[in-house]
Amino acid sequence: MSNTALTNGHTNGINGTTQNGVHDKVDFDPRSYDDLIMLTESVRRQVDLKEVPTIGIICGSGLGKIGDCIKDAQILPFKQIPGFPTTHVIGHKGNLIFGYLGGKFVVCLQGRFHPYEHGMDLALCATPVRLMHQLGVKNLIVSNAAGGVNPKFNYGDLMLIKDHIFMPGLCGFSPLVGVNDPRFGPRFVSIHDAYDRQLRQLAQNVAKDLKIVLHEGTYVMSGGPQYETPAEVVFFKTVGADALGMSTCHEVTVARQCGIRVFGFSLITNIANTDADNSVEVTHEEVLEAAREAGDHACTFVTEIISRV
Ligand SMILES: O=P(O)(O)O[C@@H]1C[C@H](O)[C@@H](CO)O1
Ligand code: HPA
Repeated sequence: MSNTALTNGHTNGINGTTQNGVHDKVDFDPRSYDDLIMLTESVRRQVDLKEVPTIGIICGSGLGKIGDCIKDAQILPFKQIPGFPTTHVIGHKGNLIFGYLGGKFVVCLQGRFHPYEHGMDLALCATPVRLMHQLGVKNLIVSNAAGGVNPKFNYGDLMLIKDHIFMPGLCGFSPLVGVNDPRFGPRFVSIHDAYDRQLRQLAQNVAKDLKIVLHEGTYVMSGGPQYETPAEVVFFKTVGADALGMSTCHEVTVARQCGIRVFGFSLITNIANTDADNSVEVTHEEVLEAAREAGDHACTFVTEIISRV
């Protein structure tokens, strides 16, 4: 079957009506388990789930190519998913894709929600992970574009995420804040083993076989959307950062709450500057350009990892 965009009308079941396959604005509560079940049912109705997708993928900025590599793809635009906001960040297409990658049936978020986008809260940003869990995902591959802080990193390198520092989460902006329905998972979650050691080892083996440069390090998520000042870069470097970004940690936190194993990697799209007297401008365009250049590379890497999971 060729790639299919699913454009049929649907009934969303969450206080909304159907109009040309696009849901009206619905009153979705990201902390309501019942709303999540209705959202999941809507997705199930719109796709032909040939198998249980046990592997989930989240594409970072400009890394949508990974989604384009999926075979027999069924493409569900976010606007057809009741409760899903629309992503407005350039480089995030806004599709949920089902199909085959590395010989496995996968579900892929081709575009993600960032806390700095309009009307977001962290629980809403992480709702796709809860949806994936409902659909049967056991292993999640998260990717992002990030600024390199570790002096050994070069533009275009990949960094396997070994651990993270979730700045918004440390300041009380966690997806787990607020009412917690125990059906989502425990109230208090231990994030001591966020990035699965076995999956990291597997990725190292894949990188070696494919002759891909793969560093390992700590990813820091700040709230964005502004990039860091040189002093902030120095601060993050001092506390152990290897790469800086604006996403991922909220998704990983929710994944761990519901018991999903996580593998994460960053594409180094720019080198973060530490010298205010030698200022270097960072732009989203250069981030996207770096991601575009690395698209095939990232796709091969992810495909090979999936085939060995
Ligand atoms: O979705 P990711 O984390 O890959 O996006 C990065 C962080 C910002 O959203 C944007 C900045 O260029 O790219
Ligand atoms: N900082 C934060 N987020 C980013 C960067 C950066 O330098 N590059 C890509 N996303």
